[in-house]
Amino acid sequence: MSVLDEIIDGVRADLAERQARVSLDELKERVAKGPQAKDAFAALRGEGVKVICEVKRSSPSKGALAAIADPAGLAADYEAGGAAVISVLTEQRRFGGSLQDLEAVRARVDIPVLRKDFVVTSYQLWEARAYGADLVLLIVAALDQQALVSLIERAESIGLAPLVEVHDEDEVERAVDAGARIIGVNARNLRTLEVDRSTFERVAPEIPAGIVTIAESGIRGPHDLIAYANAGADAVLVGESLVTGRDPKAAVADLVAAGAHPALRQGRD
Ligand SMILES: O=P(O)(O)OC[C@@H](O)[C@@H](O)c1c[nH]c2ccccc12
Repeated sequence: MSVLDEIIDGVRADLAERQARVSLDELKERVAKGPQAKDAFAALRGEGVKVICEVKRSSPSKGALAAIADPAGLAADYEAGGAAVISVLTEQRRFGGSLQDLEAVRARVDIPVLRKDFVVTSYQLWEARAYGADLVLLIVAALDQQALVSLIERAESIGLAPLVEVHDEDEVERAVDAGARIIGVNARNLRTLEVDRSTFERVAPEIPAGIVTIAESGIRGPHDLIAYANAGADAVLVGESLVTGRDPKAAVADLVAAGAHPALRQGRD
């Protein structure tokens, strides 16, 4: 069994417990009473390379990364540094996250928030909205095509922007066929957990113009952002280097400054 399969087994077990506690109707009621989702497309488009900053305590490959006692405080630092979107890991077993982290971050920042988890059913989309997410991650490798299509449609119908994650050219084709308008290329292979930064330059050319293209994983600093931008990234998604660094706000500001450099505009649409 691959790491991805193992993670998803755990996600399904935790999901069953939550479903037994909170009905879908309760979630829907909460969504109806809550505010409208923020415009993720607007946040990710426009001048410069956008920076998506992640709240992540641990990972399957590295184990514990950072305690993050105050996820909302970290998110506020990211926002102050110029982040376009905050990504919040809500998977518990391997990443140490929760829906409470999502809720706390949502309450603190004004920019769009992404629920980063292993979504396999529409119940999780309602949860994402109920706890304040504006975007949701959908991992192509974790879903059959029918499920991918219906989760994209359902997410959009409830105001959530789907960020569809791919690892190779075939998955780009599946994402595009399924109607994805935001595609993230993850340099970390979810089966082997290895990061290969050349994945982006190989896979990104397969993504049609007009689709927001995000480079995910392995960004250590401005140098990696510039390399991804030159290979066509509209945005980058950064976790580990920010949560393990000494000054997340300054680190984000450095990335945003690199992404705003006029030379990067050449060749991007
Ligand atoms: O910590 P990094 O290497 O900066 O990577 C962030 C992000 O790309 C990574 O956390 C991630 C990308 N796709 C995922 C899917 C599930 C869990 C985690 C992820």
